[in-house]
Amino acid sequence: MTIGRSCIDLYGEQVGGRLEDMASFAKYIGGSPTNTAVGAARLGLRSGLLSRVGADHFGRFIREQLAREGVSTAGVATDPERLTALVFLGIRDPDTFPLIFYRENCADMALDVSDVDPDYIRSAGAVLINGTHLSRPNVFDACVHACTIASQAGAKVVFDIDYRPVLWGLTGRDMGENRFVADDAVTARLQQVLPLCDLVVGTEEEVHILGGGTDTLAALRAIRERTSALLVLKRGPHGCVAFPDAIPARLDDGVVGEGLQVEVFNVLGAGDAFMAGFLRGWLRDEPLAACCRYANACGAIVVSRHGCSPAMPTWEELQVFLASDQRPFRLRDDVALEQLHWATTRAGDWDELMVLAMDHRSQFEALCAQAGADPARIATFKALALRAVDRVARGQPGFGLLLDGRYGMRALEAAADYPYWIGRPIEMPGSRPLDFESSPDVATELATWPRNHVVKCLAFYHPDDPDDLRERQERQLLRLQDAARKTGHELLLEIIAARAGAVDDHTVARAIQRFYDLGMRPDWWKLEPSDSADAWRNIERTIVANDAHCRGVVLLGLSAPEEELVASFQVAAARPLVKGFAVGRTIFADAAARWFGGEIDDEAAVDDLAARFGVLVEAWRRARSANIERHAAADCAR
Ligand SMILES: Nc1ncnc2c1ncn2[C@@H]1O[C@H](COP(=O)(O)OP(=O)(O)OP(=O)(O)O)[C@@H](O)[C@H]1O
Ligand SMILES: O=C(O)C[C@@H](O)[C@H](O)C(=O)CO
Repeated sequence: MTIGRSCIDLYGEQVGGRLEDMASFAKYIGGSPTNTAVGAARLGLRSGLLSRVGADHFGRFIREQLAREGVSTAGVATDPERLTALVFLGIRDPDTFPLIFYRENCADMALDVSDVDPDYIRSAGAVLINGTHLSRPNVFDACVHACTIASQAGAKVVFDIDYRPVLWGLTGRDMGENRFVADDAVTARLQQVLPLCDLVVGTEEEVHILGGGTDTLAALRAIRERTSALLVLKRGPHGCVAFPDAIPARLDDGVVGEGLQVEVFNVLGAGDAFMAGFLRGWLRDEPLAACCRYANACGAIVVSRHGCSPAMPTWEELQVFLASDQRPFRLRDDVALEQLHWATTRAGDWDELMVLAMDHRSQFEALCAQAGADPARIATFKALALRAVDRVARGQPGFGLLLDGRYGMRALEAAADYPYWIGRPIEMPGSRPLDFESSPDVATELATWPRNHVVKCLAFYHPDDPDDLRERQERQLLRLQDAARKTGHELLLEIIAARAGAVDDHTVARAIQRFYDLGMRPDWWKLEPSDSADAWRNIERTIVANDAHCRGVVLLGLSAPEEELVASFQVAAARPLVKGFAVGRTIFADAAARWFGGEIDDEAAVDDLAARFGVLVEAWRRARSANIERHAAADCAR
């Protein structure tokens, strides 16, 4: 359980300039204990945060994000009187990281003993406190109270010295990045917690403030006089050294954890990652050398990425990183590691996904023209789709909508308040070669999309297309994937091969393999229904062999009659990787024609859409459970 700061990090997206010249800021959850709680959860520890957030949008964002990361929020109180704290951070050069704290009367700095629930504290195997937060008497008291309870209950007490002089009022407010100002009062305050500690971690400067002098060995000895805790000294690129017992004559006589050679991009958050990595080993009683190894690797990974909490590695990622002996100095260039990071930190898992596809544009224009209706009505009809999905889904996960920004914007906006999966098309309808709607610079376009919008791209693509056409489409898709990753959006790639040539049991699998060979890793595939079990087996095999983390496949409908779709579900549901469907015209064509023609009103249209969507939902679920039963029976028979 980590205790203390929880804020919003607003990270300059432009790198290599002054904060004055930065123009846009990425929003992440931050604050050293918050970052460590996220890092620990990603490494497989059960973690929780004790803090306060404001009753505002950012407070809610912190809660949501912690929940997504698997960090318990049972100890996160909402303070109705104060706002969530903000921190602006920038990357200027490898030695300069400007930082401004907006922490006046903010929620987390108001933490006090009333927030410390003894039972909750006793539920933890370890508590972590941070030095910076001890600058406020109320927080100091809360931390000491929590540590005392934890210690009496037999839990470990961990102290990250984490010194930010600006939050002790020792530097100008524009000097948030300053890491050291000697001050006897700070030293005295920090030393008070030492008798409670089992583990103390700090950089050389942090050891200097805690020990009360700038000779590192002397400072360590001063600390050792006050605690028998394990002491760990972080040494930036040189790794770390741990002192379980008496402080030796030379730093290198401690348990040395070698640093890793990586390009420094951003040191902010490295210490928090280091702590998470160290705890992953230490709390599971691993040898000190292993704890240091995990810690240095986590620190090095974060040093090479943008952001603090989002940069924290997962356990799977850390293991791959440690096992590899060939990594680029510029770690962000390690494509496989970046992919693993992306795939293992995406929010949520999807056992099933049933989507009402309403992102058609040309088809709605045609429907409107046929009925002589005003095209402005398309937006109204699309908004009905959200009501229909909600009627079937009733707030349950596993449902979604595909909606376009051209006519579906009102529905997209409204969908933000529901828990459903949202996909949004980027392709120019009907284009082959593939073209993008809106800006030709697809990254600029995606930068304006909310993060939870999954980018859907339909490509009319056949692996045997003429080379120039095929390559042109592939280049577009590679650009799209790059843009989606850089803007933090998931990508759903829809392949329709049947319109472009003959299709056999290998065609779609060959197309998918080609995309993997090119380096594409779409989060989702949307594929044509097929009644061939072999075709599905080939598809699944190809995906699993190339991207074990792919979220899955959804079936598209292509205006097929309902019975045909239901029959195709039976075959596809045998493959676990197929998660459901994204079907449009089969569901909406009839209702839309009658609604645009003035034959039915909104209510009747919602009834019809919901009924048809419901039929497919039931059919999919039936097909899926029949398959599960069949497999279970086969297992029993074996
Ligand atoms: N240049 C680097 N190369 C490799 N590893 C590094 C580098 N800098 C930091 N690390 C790793 O990260 C750990 C923590 O870094 P650092 O000493 O900068 O912590 P910190 O000042 O507490 O960080 P923070 O900015 O989060 O407060 C180091 O002990 C090391 O393991
Ligand atoms: O710890 C802080 O308050 C600053 C953070 O917001 C930021 O996440 C960071 O620099 C972590 O070390």
